[in-house]
Formats: sequence, structure tokens, C-alpha cells
Amino acid sequence: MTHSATVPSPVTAAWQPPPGSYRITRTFDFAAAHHLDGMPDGHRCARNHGHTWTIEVTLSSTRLVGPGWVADFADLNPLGAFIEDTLDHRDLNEVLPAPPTSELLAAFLADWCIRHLETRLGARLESIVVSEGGANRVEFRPDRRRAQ
Ligand SMILES: Nc1nc2c(c(=O)[nH]1)N=C([C@H](O)[C@H](O)COP(=O)(O)OP(=O)(O)OP(=O)(O)O)CN2
Ligand SMILES: [Zn+2]
Repeated sequence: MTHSATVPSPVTAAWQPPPGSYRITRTFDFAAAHHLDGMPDGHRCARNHGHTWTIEVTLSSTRLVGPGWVADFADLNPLGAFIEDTLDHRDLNEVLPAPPTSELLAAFLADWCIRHLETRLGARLESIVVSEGGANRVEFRPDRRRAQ
């Protein structure tokens, strides 16, 4: 007797995943300059300096589409293009509509994702995580109880 006769195939047994939600995460990075205004005299963050920022975007859904995914990772390419065009090798003080802290950068990118990715992909933005490199990370999660 062969295994194929005794082991039920997930395909032929019409296997279904248990109820639950899925999260997909993609990471982008870019290099840019910034400084922070309103710092105490002599604070090093007040001087122009640069970081290589890392951005992690996480989308979630309870429903899978296509072959069985929340969205093709490639569907996040527009965010990569936006980061490349708008932020990479730029002075963030000149391009962001707010002071360029990691917190406000995360919120700025979350706003873009809500406007440009959520409806098109049918998935929900869970979080944007921003790191300036090193050990520090900032996470922004949209508050769904408030009007957008
Ligand atoms: N909560 C936040 N704290 C700080 C931010 C921020 O965006 N959110 N930003 C900065 C500055 O960008 C600063 O340039 C970061 O400098 P860095 O040397 O990377 O960070 P540390 O001073 O923490 O690193 P050390 O390991 O102490 O050198 C500062 N804070
Ligand atoms: Zn900095």
C-alpha cells in the first residue's frame, strides 16, 4: 500500500484554515537628513545630521485573496516608490508636513498607506514601525474609533 492511498491530501480533503487573521509585514529603508527644532542649546539633534531609517509596514486581513494571501508583497511596491521619491536622500525638514521625529514620520506614512493601500488591497493597516537605526523603534497604530 502506498502513502498516497492512506494519507489524506489537504487538497482532496477540502482543507480549510481555522478562523483567524493574517498579518503581512514588509520592510523598506531610506537615507535622509534631518534636525529637530526646539531642542535645548547645544543638543546634537538640533544640528543637521543623517540616519538610515527603516520602515516596517504591517497589513492584516481575515480574508485571503488570489492564491491565498492578504496581498501580494509586490502590491506594497507603491509605498516603496513613494518613500524613494519623497524621502530618500532628502532633508526631511523640507518634505514632511510636521517635525521629522520618528513618531511623526510613522504617522505620516500611516496616513499615506490608509489613503493609498487599504481600499485598493482590501486589507487593514495595522502599524508602521520606524527605526532610525540602532536600538530605538517607534510604532504608530491608527485609532479606528476616530473619524479619518
Ligand atoms: N522618541 C524619539 N526620540 C528621539 C528621536 C525621535 O524621533 N523620537 N529622534 C532623535 C534624533 O533623531 C537623534 O538624532 C537620534 O540620535 P541617535 O544617536 O540615533 O539616538 P540616541 O541618541 O538614542 O543613540 P545613542 O546610542 O545614545 O548614541 C533622538 N531621540
Ligand atoms: Zn536624528
